[in-house]
Amino acid sequence: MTLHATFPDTALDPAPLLSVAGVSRFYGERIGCKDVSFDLWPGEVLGVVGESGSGKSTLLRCLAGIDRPDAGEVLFRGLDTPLDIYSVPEQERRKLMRTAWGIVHQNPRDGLRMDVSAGGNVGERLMDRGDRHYGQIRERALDWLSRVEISGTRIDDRPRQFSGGMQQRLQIARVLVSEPRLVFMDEPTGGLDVSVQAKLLDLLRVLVRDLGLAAIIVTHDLAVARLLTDRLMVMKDGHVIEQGLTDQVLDDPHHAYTQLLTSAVLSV
Ligand SMILES: Nc1ncnc2c1ncn2[C@@H]1O[C@H](COP(=O)(O)OP(=O)(O)OP(=O)(O)O)[C@@H](O)[C@H]1O
Repeated sequence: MTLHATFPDTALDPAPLLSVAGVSRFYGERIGCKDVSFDLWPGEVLGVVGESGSGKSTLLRCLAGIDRPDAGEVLFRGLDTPLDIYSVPEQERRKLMRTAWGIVHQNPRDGLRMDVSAGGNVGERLMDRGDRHYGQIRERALDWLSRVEISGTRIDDRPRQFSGGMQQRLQIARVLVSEPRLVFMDEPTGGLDVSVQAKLLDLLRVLVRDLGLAAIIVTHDLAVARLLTDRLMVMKDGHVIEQGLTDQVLDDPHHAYTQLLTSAVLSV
């Protein structure tokens, strides 16, 4: 089986990119997430919102191949043949995570190699998918550094020489350079100053749109959800209690809990 992504015209693609059915994860007696099902279409950006402890990160970890759910199925159709990600050996799942999809962690240190140069961090993903030409790898790394607004003069610097915002942008370049079909983001702007957050959000919005990326974004920040996502899933106590188009859910929430969430924010 090849793990290289194919890139069909998303407008003509009739099948969901990811089909999630009955995913549940428990921590002993405690519910992490329970019976979550949805389809994600090519190019679609889905937000997962809810208060702290509602199960957002647990769900994301199950979907992204990091933690095996106790029940349910995650079917990825971005390859030549559909793949039930938990029925393949760990090694194949890991390869998938490094090639056809990407994960942007809240803390850039979890997604970067801190002892490797900025250029190496970006180039490594290209080597993972089989690129071998050093000159071309460096050129693409430079291109991606400039796309995330990091000067090419910093290509040999280590991430620890960068600010928090720059580290996050470097992590995004590392993830996107290999042209993933699907990206998972866990609070991508969390932990950053408000002005840095705004700049990063703008960058993410442009990249997601230009690349036609499908993405699942976990956030507790409804303004982030408003800006980046097409569709929203609201979680409470591990369950999805409401889902729909982002504007509809935020402007006309049906569930009392969603009404509470949206009314708690003055401007989203
Ligand atoms: N490793 C773990 N061991 C035991 N319980 C856990 C573990 N991780 C999460 N939980 C529990 O699972 C539930 C969902 O937690 P989760 O971290 O997924 O929520 P969240 O919505 O992502 O919260 P936050 O926004 O604070 O990150 C919570 O009750 C939490 O205490």
